[in-house]
Amino acid sequence: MGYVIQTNNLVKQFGDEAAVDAISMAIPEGEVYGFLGPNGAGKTTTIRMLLGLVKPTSGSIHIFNRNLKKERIAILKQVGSLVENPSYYPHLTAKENLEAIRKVYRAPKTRIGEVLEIVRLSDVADKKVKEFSLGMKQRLGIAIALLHEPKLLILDEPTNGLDPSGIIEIRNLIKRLPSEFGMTVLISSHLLSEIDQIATSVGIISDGKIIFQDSIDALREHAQENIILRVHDGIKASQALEGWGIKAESKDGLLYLHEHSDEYVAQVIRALVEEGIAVYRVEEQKRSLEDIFLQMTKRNAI
Ligand SMILES: Nc1ncnc2c1ncn2[C@@H]1O[C@H](COP(=O)(O)OP(=O)(O)OP(=O)(O)O)[C@@H](O)[C@H]1O
Repeated sequence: MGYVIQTNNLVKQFGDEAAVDAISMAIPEGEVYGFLGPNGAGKTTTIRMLLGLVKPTSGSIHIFNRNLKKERIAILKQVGSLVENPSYYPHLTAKENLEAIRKVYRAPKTRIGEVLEIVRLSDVADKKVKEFSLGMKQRLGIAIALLHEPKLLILDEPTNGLDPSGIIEIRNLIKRLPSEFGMTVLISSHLLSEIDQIATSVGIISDGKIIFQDSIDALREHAQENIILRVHDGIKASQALEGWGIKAESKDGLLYLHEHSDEYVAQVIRALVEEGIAVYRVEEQKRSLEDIFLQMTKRNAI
């Protein structure tokens, strides 16, 4: 599988502080990559480096397997972005705003209708932008980013400040882009719930470092349940189980099992009964993705 974005030990230092601290990202083609991290983690700085707006202190960036430092203009011709609240001509219509920018890009006139259709703004194409809701303005921003038919779209917190229906519209729009247009999308957010519903792969950044990078399914696997046994004497139980080749951690009178298949749990209980250790309760504890994210992004948690 090819990677659309690859960074190698990318660093951005502001004075003594490393806002981005040696991150190596790998974003596979055709994915929606959720770039997740708490406020101040370094998402915007990373994105600005990817777009050639900020010069890295060290490290390298390859986009479409080409070095951004050497081929910046050629690469950025194929990248669309929405990084901060875009500015429009409020007294002009959506179509007129698009037309102004289309001329700069030298995109064909027919592209305006196409991008309005993609972001579902065709019905309000002739409405003045000052009458648009924030969600409509964000979609217009995405339409502008799509004018030159980029292969990669980079969006920095595009749902910030939107109401729930605005968020759903943006979410549905982004999800369609890879399958319908073969695009790769990088979207940043500080909300796991947001990324969970849009992304197919995830990079989690905390204090300028990537602390997790894999598919969303791999992240979900971390959310599997733990099996917890309440037993008479946790430490004794844990030692007794060792003799049966079973590893179980004992904490506060509870036993934590590392596997959770039915057969495994049955085997553990059988062993405990044989050892004469009373089992009071068997519980399932599910860690939510949110718990995992919070735990991962707590300073020095990993
Ligand atoms: N131009 C700058 N000069 C000095 N420090 C900066 C500059 N830009 C960003 N920083 C610092 O770098 C760190 C990372 O900021 P960044 O904006 O990249 O984080 P973020 O993850 O995008 O957060 P947010 O979601 O709040 O924008 C922060 O501590 C910020 O204060």
